[in-house]
Amino acid sequence: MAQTFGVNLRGVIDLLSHHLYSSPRVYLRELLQNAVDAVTARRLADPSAPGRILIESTERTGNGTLRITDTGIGLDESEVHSLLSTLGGTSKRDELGFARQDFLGQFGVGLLSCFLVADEVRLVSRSANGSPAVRWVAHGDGTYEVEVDDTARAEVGTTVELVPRRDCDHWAEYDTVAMLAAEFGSLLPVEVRVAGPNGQVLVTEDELPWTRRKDESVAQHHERLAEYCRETMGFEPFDVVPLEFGAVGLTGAAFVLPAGANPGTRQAHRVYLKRMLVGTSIEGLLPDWAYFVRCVVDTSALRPTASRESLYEDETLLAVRDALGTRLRDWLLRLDATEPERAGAMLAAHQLGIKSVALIDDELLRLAERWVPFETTRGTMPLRQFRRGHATVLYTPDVDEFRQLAPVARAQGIGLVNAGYAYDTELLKRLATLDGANTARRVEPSELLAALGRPSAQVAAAMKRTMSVAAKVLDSHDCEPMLRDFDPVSLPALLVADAGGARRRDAADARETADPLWQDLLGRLVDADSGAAQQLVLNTRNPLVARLAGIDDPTLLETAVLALYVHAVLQSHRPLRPKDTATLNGSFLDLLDRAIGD
Ligand SMILES: Nc1ncnc2c1ncn2[C@@H]1O[C@H](COP(=O)(O)OP(=O)(O)OP(=O)(O)O)[C@@H](O)[C@H]1O
Repeated sequence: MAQTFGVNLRGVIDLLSHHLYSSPRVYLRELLQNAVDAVTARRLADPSAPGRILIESTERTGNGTLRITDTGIGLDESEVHSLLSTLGGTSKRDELGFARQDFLGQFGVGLLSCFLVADEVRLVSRSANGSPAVRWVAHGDGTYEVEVDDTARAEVGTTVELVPRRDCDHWAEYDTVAMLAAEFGSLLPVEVRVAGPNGQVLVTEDELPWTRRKDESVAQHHERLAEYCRETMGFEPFDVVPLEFGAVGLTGAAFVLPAGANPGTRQAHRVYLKRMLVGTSIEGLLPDWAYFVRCVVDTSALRPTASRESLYEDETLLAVRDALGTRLRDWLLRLDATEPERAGAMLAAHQLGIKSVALIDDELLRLAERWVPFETTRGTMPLRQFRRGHATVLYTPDVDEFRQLAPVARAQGIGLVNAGYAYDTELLKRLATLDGANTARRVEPSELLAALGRPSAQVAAAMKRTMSVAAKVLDSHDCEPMLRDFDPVSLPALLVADAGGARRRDAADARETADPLWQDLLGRLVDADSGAAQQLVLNTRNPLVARLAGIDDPTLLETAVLALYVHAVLQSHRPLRPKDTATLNGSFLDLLDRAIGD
């Protein structure tokens, strides 16, 4: 025989309070939602039916209860059983189980949230279908009583009364109730009032705050939106973008953050669904790249999750996200066409997001090229400007490598771009795909070496002994010395490691600590390539290097070469290996010792 599941209400309430809703405060939202839906349902049959909701706090009722009264469709006795007293029972789905568009609710669990703050929930209702009025009293232990009492209520509509739990009195007091009602319900399409010790307050507004008024100019509308942003979102917007997408019944506004937005911060949008607040920190409404934009929107098409505290990730949300992204992109392009200076400032401030989307959007790639500043050997400038002086953009894909090579490149008149930050290299590659392979190319350090002058035969001869000592002491660092004559004069030595060399060095490092099996494998990798992993390029133009030739004391010469080597390692910003640190300590203390003398 088929059996029916029993439901342990206490367990379900526990589940709701600890795992579904983030706070008991949602109880008021659920009550408001039911009242609005009841009014909507009644008006579907009778458009002239009254639409009023009154919330009375404990100060007003005087008997310790919170009361909410609506002029909605009401319930008869059988509906009280099948809808109110059945978990998952709802009148807001169609025969096929789909949520009906007109209503806020859909899951048939919302009323249970009252038990987050109440021990007992009482309801008195008169249905619009002419049935006699009913009373319903439900307890937190899962029991309820129903009684038909035609004298209980004369008007069509429903009154719900909560008897707060002992520790939950404050949830039913005026200050809290008025605050929650305004937060969740200020934009609801039905008049909502809250009654407290000093009379009633209307919490609903006539119009959506972001809708353009008939008598308002575009500029005035923008100023009012900026004012809304200051008050509600708490920042001065760089710009405001009105939003309207009829297809998904969405209206609202996007506010562009001023400079300084952190790409890592979560998106936090203010979202209303059918004019009821879902939340103020809703994520996922915009594409990731638009992290510098905050929105306020009201929509009828998106679906809430069961807690109503976030949006359900479905096809519609994807479409909305796409549409909003396109809107922002078009706004950016228009800003560039009409107010280029402002567009430049905006793109420089939020470059990370723009760069990420420029990788897949050619028009935004052009914007990024024109406005996003890059660090170059000719100063900080957008790529477009740099390209005017350089047919091919030479770049380093690594910030440290740029720092190391830039002074040398600059001195040789070679233009170099630092493409070491997020998306830079991909962006340059994309430019090369669009504008031709010669547009941008990664520069190899060895390439730069080729541009450096060779010392005269005389200087080379004078440095011969120095070079052989250097070759000996640097060998254990997998480094070979080299003489070049280059600017800047102030730079004594440059450490150059090519990609292959760096790989070999890493493998050599790993071999020292690896187990025997790996040691063998890594050894083969290390030996596969000939030559040292790095080169210490000594600058014969530098006076200190020139004086190395005159050092007679062989130990001092060795220490001086090692000191130049670790100095170059430090300059390259490469992490120090244990061997480098030991060399740094040894050479520093030795030189200090000699400097202080006996
Ligand atoms: N004030 C009211 N007036 C008339 N009917 C009501 C009222 N409150 C609740 N109901 C009925 O009780 C049913 C269950 O309400 P409940 O709040 O638990 O779920 P819901 O509103 O249907 O969905 P959700 O869980 O999404 O809120 C509703 O579908 C509605 O038919």
